[in-house]
Amino acid sequence: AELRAPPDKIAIIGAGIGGTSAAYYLRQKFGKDVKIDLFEREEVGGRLATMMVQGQEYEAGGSVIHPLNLHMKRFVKDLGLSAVQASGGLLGIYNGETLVFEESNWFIINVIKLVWRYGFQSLRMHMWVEDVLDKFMSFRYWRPGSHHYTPAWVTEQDSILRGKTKQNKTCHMTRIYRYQSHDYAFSSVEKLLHALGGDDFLGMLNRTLLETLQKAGFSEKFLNEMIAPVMRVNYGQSTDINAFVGAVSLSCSDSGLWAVEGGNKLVCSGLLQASKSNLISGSVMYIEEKTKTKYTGNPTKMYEVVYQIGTETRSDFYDIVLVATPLNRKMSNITFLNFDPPIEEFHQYYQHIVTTLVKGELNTSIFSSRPIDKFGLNTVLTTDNSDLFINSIGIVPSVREKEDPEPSTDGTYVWKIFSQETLTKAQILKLFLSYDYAVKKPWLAYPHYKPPEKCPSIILHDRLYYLNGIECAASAMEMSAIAAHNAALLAYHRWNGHTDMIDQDGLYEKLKTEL
Ligand SMILES: Cc1cc2nc3c(=O)[nH]c(=O)nc-3n(C[C@H](O)[C@H](O)[C@H](O)COP(=O)(O)OP(=O)(O)OC[C@H]3O[C@@H](n4cnc5c(N)ncnc54)[C@H](O)[C@@H]3O)c2cc1C
Ligand SMILES: CC(C)=CCC/C(C)=C/CC/C(C)=C/CSC[C@H](N)C(=O)O
Repeated sequence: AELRAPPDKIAIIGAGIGGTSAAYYLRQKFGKDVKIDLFEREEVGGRLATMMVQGQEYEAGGSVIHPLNLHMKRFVKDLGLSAVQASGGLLGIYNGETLVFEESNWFIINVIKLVWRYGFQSLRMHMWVEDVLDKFMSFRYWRPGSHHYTPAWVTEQDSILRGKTKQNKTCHMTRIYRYQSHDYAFSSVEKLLHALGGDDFLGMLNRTLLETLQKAGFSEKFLNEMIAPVMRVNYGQSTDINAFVGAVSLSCSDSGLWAVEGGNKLVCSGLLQASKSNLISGSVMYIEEKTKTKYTGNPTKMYEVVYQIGTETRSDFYDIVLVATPLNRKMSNITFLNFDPPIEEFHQYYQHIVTTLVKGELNTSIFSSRPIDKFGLNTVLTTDNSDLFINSIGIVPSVREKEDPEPSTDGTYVWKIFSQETLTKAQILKLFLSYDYAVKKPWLAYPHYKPPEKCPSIILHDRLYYLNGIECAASAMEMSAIAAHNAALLAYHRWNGHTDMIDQDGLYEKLKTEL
């Protein structure tokens, strides 16, 4: 198809993983001559950030990446960064009185403990998550060259029996990535999800995880003791979240989670540099559509982006604008002038979560009557009714450590605590026998999930795109990267009038025969 001359200037608002990966993909699509300005009012990285504890950096926001998150994997490779293992250590679940589950070092003991307490529900839960992830991120069970499908339970049993993780399977052909690598774009989050998983996926946005798993026959005990604590640590809510984000959250219990050596935010600064974008350290206040006469002499509709650097107000004109930050008053406070973007809810409520890092000796007697040297757990999750003031507590390695932290000689470790509210000194003193240092960071972390979810539009206006609507399905680094790639493709196709590359039906079948 014939291409129109590329745009002169593109603005991206927000230099988190969404904005910086959008810059990277826009550069790939529109070429080297387009000027890309990236506005950031705080730090490059956004919700990927570190905190210092006694000279070492620790992840304070987005910390773990799933092995099937291929955009993140690709960025790390292209930018010459390294991955480190992110999961490890033994997990316990505390219900306010006792540890209802304690992981053991022995795989077989864990299987016996789980089967004893919950029957085969844990295995069935893994299968359910795998099914969702396979639809989302892979061409399910299809082995190249064989035209042969393997049912989920076979591969699952197979990997359990052989001690393999599912990413060792031979049959992964990526699905969302395949659509995107063939340049297909979607004009709404719903259409994107529908293309991946049909009506099932859309249904998952409208039902709670609780309803979904109850219907699938999971017991109250399993939901309260195993599922709710995972939702609390990951999304600061319980099983009342939508079933899609529930599945994403449960995928954190897969093996092979990883992080970027030196800090996940290095991906953002790397993408910013690789995309040769211009960082403007300012806060965007208004976006207004105006008609401007370009150097060609033609009157052209453009967006004027008005921003503030310190006390100074400046502005510039752009052909295309991408908004890569949640649009609400507390998080971005951007006003649109001369047009009404189709977003009903500008006050979408984001969950308040506090990350606290404490270097100290845990008061293990809160959780267990065992002697302190026999405690052995690295992470404790809590149930909804635990009445404890924390969602979770766990030992964390610094961003430079390649393995789990070495056993400490003095009993002190760096612990990461997630809580709904800022911890008081008295609460920290209850959790720790003694501590050397504590540092905290409050977040508006991710949407407060309340199905049925209606995702905000991606197209806010003619050439104005919004990335963070995808968070209503699930908030994660990879979700922002997927939204960024999609928005870059959408902007490119709409600029060039390639309507056949947008919202195509039947891509699964079409691309299957194209291999
Ligand atoms: C505590 C916590 C733990 C998490 N853990 C994980 C995890 O383990 N794994 C995972 O995958 N995800 C995790 N997440 C979610 C993940 O971090 C986010 O989904 C992701 O980082 C969002 O990236 P983003 O670029 O879309 O938004 P953001 O990172 O929020 O970026 C938006 C940027 O826009 C800037 N901005 C806002 N308004 C303006 C304005 N008016 N002008 C200029 N700049 C503006 C902001 O300063 C910000 O830097 C976690 C999040 C939190 C908070
Ligand atoms: C997008 C898909 C399919 C998978 C991503 C799975 C993933 C890594 C989700 C992360 C969810 C999240 C918001 C976790 C927050 S807490 C993470 C961790 N437990 C910590 O201690 O920081």
